[in-house]
Amino acid sequence: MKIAVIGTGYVGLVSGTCFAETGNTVTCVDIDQAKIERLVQGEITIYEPGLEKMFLKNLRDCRLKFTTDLKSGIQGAQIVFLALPTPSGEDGSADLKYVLGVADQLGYLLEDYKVIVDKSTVPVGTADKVRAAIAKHAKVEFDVVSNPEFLREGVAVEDFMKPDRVVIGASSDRAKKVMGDLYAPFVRQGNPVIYMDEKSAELTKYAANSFLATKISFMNEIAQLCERLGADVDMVRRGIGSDKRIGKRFLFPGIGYGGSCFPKDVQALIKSSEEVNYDFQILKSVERVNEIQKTHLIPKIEAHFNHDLKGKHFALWGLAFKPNTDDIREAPALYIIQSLLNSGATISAYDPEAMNNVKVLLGDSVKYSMNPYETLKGADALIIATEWSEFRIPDFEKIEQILKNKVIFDGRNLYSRDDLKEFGIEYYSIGR
Ligand SMILES: NC(=O)c1ccc[n+]([C@@H]2O[C@H](COP(=O)([O-])OP(=O)(O)OC[C@H]3O[C@@H](n4cnc5c(N)ncnc54)[C@H](O)[C@@H]3O)[C@@H](O)[C@H]2O)c1
Ligand SMILES: O=c1ccn([C@@H]2O[C@H](COP(=O)(O)OP(=O)(O)O[C@H]3O[C@H](CO)[C@@H](O)[C@H](O)[C@H]3O)[C@@H](O)[C@H]2O)c(=O)[nH]1
Repeated sequence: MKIAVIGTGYVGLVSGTCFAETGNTVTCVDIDQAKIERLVQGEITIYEPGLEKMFLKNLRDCRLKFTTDLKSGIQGAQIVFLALPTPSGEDGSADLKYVLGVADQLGYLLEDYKVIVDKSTVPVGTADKVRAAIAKHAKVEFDVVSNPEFLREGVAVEDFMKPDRVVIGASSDRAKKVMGDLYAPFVRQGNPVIYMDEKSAELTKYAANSFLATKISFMNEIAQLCERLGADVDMVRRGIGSDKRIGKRFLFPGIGYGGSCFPKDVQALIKSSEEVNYDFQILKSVERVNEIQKTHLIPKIEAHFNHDLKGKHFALWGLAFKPNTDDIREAPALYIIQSLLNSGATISAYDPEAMNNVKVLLGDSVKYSMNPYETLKGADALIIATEWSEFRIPDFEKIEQILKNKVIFDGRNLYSRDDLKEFGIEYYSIGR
């Protein structure tokens, strides 16, 4: 099948590459000329395990193409995916200007029947708005379908190739058939395609992200309670996670959820609820708890240093919002950095993939190190903000030798207090 993907960000690039991998011819379109030039040259623009190899293979085999020209990009395509940004607007609602802007252009450009698919995360009712925007100028038949994306950064290729489910919101049988054919290779792997109406599909995406964010904030509150009552959140997590109704996953407390999705999608669902006069109380609390959690380590650090951080120097391990990605959007590490800098402290940071992105954002207000141990020189403490696997079993002897003050503040609960006691390192973590 011939398909077009508009937007070559995270979702566009991963889905375009994976659709090419399953035998389709895919043209990806983006307005960012520099990005398209890099992609055409075979330079991958995001770090995502497993993606580069698949990307290069399909580029070489001409199943994957890139252009800045929307008109030629959609030529001959049966399906046009919109993988465009839907950032938070000023009031927290999802800003649809990118999606509706492209929909408007598509109205002029369509020359034959196509299925236009919202892959972006969009509020309920957007499929109708996209349909209306295209219909204003379209001279041919078309259908609009909602097909939200559930991939996680860091495991995006696996999530895309073996999804738990594919949700398709479509009211036209013709569009359902086209989408069914596209996803047939995924169905053959035994994964369900769930058909529904467009509005339910749109809400399913927000409900999934909001539910997962709720699990995390709930566990972060249990962790707060553990610290006050002397319980161990790891034990509580294992105790409740083995109940199949609760499940083991997404119960890890930490320094709050970040990334490009949970913060904005929780906010957008609260806003959508307000628009229909519904006060989504649980979600408002989920958001409040997360705000507090992002800087939960700071009071511990302040108390340890008698509330005077001026002139203190900190080693920071981890900048990405989670491991296996270079994405720093809403990364909790950024909030920690800002708070420490505001208190007059200095920071040496290390991240295996995200340092270049942080350099662009923060310049040299932070010192960057080539490896984790280099950050420790002259540091008053080590702070851990991302659970990269290389931080999980470090050389504690080396840490003890290099750190000026033998103390670790761990926002991801990577170590056990007893292990660190052996090395004479003081240890603070979350909910333990
Ligand atoms: N990042 C994720 O893990 C993820 C997962 C599931 C769903 N989503 C949703 O998917 C959507 C896209 O997210 P993303 O992270 O891929 O976004 P992104 O910001 O990484 O990329 C969006 C791309 O769209 C391009 N673009 C903007 N306007 C354009 C236009 N008029 N024509 C062509 N290209 C244009 C930008 O240049 C950019 O390359 C969002 O709605 C997001 O919520 C994201
Ligand atoms: O037990 C957990 C699990 C996650 N997190 C944090 O939650 C955030 C989000 O993590 P994750 O969901 O793994 O990453 P994303 O790539 O943002 O993926 C989410 O957002 C995407 C965009 O909508 C969806 O497609 C995915 O299904 C959804 O998991 C990160 O800051 C994690 O550190 C925790 O604190 N504890």
